[in-house]
Amino acid sequence: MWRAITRIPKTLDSLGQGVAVLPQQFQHSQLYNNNHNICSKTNYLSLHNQASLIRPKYRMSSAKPKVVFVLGGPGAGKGTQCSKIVERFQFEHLSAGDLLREERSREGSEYGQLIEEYIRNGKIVPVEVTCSLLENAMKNSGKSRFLIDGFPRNQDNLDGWNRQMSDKTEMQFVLFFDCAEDVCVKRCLGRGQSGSGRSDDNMESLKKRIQTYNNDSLPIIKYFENAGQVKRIDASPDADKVFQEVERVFLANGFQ
Ligand SMILES: Nc1ncnc2c1ncn2[C@@H]1O[C@H](COP(=O)(O)OP(=O)(O)O)[C@@H](O)[C@H]1O
Ligand SMILES: Nc1ccn([C@H]2C[C@H](O)[C@@H](COP(=O)(O)OP(=O)(O)O)O2)c(=O)n1
Repeated sequence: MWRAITRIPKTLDSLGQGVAVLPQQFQHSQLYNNNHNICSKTNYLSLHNQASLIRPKYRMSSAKPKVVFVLGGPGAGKGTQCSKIVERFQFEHLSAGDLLREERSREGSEYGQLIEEYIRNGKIVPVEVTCSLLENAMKNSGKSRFLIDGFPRNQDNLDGWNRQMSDKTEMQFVLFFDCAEDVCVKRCLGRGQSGSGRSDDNMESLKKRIQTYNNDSLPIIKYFENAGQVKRIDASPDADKVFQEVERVFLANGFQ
C-alpha cells in the first residue's frame, strides 16, 4: 500500500537516529517561522509539492473536507469521545497518536525509532512526519468529515498544518476536553493497567507528557480560543454525560 510517509523528504532521513540527532532546524521550527530563507525546510516544501503533483490519483475531491480538531490533556477522553462522535455523526476519526504508533510499528519504517523516542519522552514528533500521516489517511479514507484527534499539539504542528493542509480543508472548530491533571493521570494509569500496551502510560512518561501539554499544547488552545474557535467541554463526568455536551455542540454547528 502506498503511504504518504514515503513522501517525507530526504532532509528528514537523519531523524531516524532518534531525538539526540535531530537536525537543528527541526528542533527550533520557530526559527523557520521567523526566517523563511532557511533552506532545508524550504527545500522540503518544494519537494513535497512536486511529490503531490506526480500523484494526482490521490488528490482530494474539489469540495474541501471539514475538519474538527480534538484537543485536551493526555487521558482527557479524546479517543473515547471521538468513537462516540463517529457512531452518531458521519465523521472519520484520525488520531495523530494512533497514526504515529502505527507508523512506529510498520515493518521497514524509517521513523519507527524516532517516533518511539519522542512518544516515550512525552515530546511531540516533528510535524513533517505527523502531517504527512494525517494527509495520507485523509486521502485514503474517501470521507469528507474528519476528527483530527491530538493535533495540532504545539506551534510546530500548527505551522506545519497551515503550510500543508489549511488551504485544502475547512476547519470547523476545536473541541477541547478540559480535564483536571489528577483525573488525566488516573485515567492514563488505568488505561495502562487495563493493558493499553502503550509505552507512555506510566508515571515517568506521564510527567513529561503533562509538562509538554502545559507548555506547548495549552498555548495552542489559547490561540484558538482567542480566535473564537474553541468549544470547551467539561471532560470530568462519566463518558456518556460528556457525550451529551459533545452532541449538543455538533448539532448546534449544523451536523446531523
Ligand atoms: N469520561 C470518562 N470517565 C472516566 N474514564 C474515562 C472517561 N473517558 C475516558 N475514560 C477512560 O480514560 C482512559 C483514557 O481515555 P482516552 O479516550 O483513551 O483518552 P485520550 O484519547 O484523551 O488520551 C481510557 O481508559 C478511557 O476508558
Ligand atoms: N500531534 C501529535 C500527537 C501525538 N504525538 C505523540 C506524543 C504523544 O505523547 C503521543 C500520544 O498521543 P495520543 O494523542 O495518542 O495520547 P494522549 O492524548 O497523550 O493520551 O503521541 C505527537 O508527537 N504529535
